[in-house]
Formats: sequence, structure tokens, C-alpha cells
Amino acid sequence: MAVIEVEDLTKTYGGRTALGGVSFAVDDGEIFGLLGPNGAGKTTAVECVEGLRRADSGSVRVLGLDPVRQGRQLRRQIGVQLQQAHLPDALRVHEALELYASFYPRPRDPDELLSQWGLEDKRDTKFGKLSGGQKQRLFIALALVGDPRVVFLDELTTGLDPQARRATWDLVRQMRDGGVTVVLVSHFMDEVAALCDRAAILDKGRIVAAGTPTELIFGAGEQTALSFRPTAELDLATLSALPSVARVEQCGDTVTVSGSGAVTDEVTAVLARNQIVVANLRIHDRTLDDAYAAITEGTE
Ligand SMILES: Nc1ncnc2c1ncn2[C@@H]1O[C@H](COP(=O)(O)OP(=O)(O)OP(=O)(O)O)[C@@H](O)[C@H]1O
Repeated sequence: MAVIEVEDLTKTYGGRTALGGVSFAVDDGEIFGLLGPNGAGKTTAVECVEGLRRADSGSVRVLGLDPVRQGRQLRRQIGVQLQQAHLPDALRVHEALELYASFYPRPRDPDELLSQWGLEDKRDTKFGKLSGGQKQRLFIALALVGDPRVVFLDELTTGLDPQARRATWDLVRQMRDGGVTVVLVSHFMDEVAALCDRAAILDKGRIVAAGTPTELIFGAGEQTALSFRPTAELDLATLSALPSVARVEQCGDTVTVSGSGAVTDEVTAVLARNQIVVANLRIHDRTLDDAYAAITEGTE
């Protein structure tokens, strides 16, 4: 069941198109990623979904509600991750949670959230004294204090070290496993590949690809590239004729074969059959990063 339905959303700022007909749906209980380069329209799209901006045309339904006309009703059921600048340094952790809890009709117990998110010993610490990872956990706890059904996370792990990022990802998975639907706005492909059940790539105000991370990787074409230096003469046409091979290129004495499916097995079988020993064999599987670059290539 879709908890968010966005249909043909458009938004222009002074004649400049920020959203040029964006449609997507987010299912109940999934982590949905919204990806795209700077200025692609991610924030505009998410803020229209949250009811913070009004689109020029198109329709948005979140939990069956119109975010503009039924904004008050909706905001009780959603959680939005704050940006760092939005909390004063002198505010203590428990004060922040209690303040935010007071905005909701049925808030969660702040102390329970503090212990769930590993902040119980920071209860009396001022916001300005928290580490980057602790601040991020507090923002997540604040987004959850209203006991929301849908949570929006924007640039979740920017500025965190690798360990803190992974710990934050685990917390987001826990959130999803607890039944919350998560919309994640991100620039980081590894984050989307690791966390998201599905994602949409937005570019210049349009969705240019959507699907599971695996579908996005596969959909962007060749998945694997093998490069090697043959130590005996090799007939490149034999490789080009293999069903899984899309491209064979030679640069100096290095051959690069790109393709999908069983390309590695087929190429190595041909090399073995022809008793060709290779040097410097490298196999590169396409990542979401590569797919993203291919999908948004040349659109700057
Ligand atoms: N309030 C505004 N007034 C005028 N133009 C705006 C406004 N907000 C956004 N824009 C423009 O709309 C386009 C989309 O911006 P938006 O912030 O939605 O992109 P984004 O994908 O979130 O970018 P980023 O990753 O940099 O945050 C950009 O060209 C931006 O300059």
C-alpha cells in the first residue's frame, strides 16, 4: 500500500523549473531514497510532500491526506529530521526532546527514546557539546518523538565518520523494522545501496530512473568490466561474439571487456580454452555510484 503518492508535480521559481512533472509512490514500511545532484529538486519535492511548500500543479497524498489543505492533521503523523542549525547550543538533550514532545498529541516517552538511541548518558548535555554522531541520533530521536508513521531524513550522515555512519544506518533500519516508512534524501550512493528498499533518481526536476538499488544498477546497462593484459595473441572477435559481452576495447596492450550476466565466466572460459594466460586481471562490478553517473551523465 502506498503511503505517499506524488503525481505530476510541477514547481517553478521565477520562470525556472525546479520540478517538471515528478511522480513517485512510497510503500508502507519501506526506506525510499530520493537521489540527485545539487539543484535537482529533491528538497522542493520533499517539502511539497511535507506540506512546507506548495506545488504549482500536480497532486500529493500522504497517508491519504493533502499536505497543504490538511497540513495540521498530517504533521502530527510525520517526523522531519532537523538540520543542525535549527537547535540552540545551550539546549539540553532532554529539554529538546520534551519541547518537541509537547507539539504532539500522543508523543513517545522522551526517556525511552533517549535509551533507544543510546543517548541516556547525554540527557543533561547541552546540544553544543554533543559529537556529530550524537547530534544526528538526537535529530532522529526528535523526528520520532511524535510517534510518526512516516519520517523524512535529509542528508542523514553528512559529516559523520564511517563508523558513526554505519551505526546511523543500523538505527534507520531499526526504525523501518519498527513499522515506520522512511524517505531518505541523499547524495551518497553507498548509503542508498546499503539502506534503501527502493529509490528514485531526480535530475533537473525530473525522475530519470526508479527501482530497487539492484534494478537501478542493472537498468543502467553493462554491469561488469574485465580488464587484462593477454600474454599471447588473442582474437578479440571471439570475445565480442560472446552473448554476455557488450563491448571490447583495446588500449595499448590492455583489453577491456564490458558486459552483463555471465560475462566473467564466459570471458575466462574463452581465455582458458585458448590457453591464454593474462596479467593484471581486474574485475570491476558496476556500483550504484557508476549507475548514477551513467544515468545523470551529460545532464549538467
Ligand atoms: N525558494 C527558492 N527560490 C528560488 N529558487 C529556488 C528556491 N528553492 C529552490 N530553488 C531552485 O530550484 C531548484 C531545485 O532546488 P532544490 O533545493 O529543490 O534542489 P536539491 O536537489 O534539494 O538540491 P541540493 O542537493 O543542493 O539541496 C534549484 O535550481 C534551486 O536553485
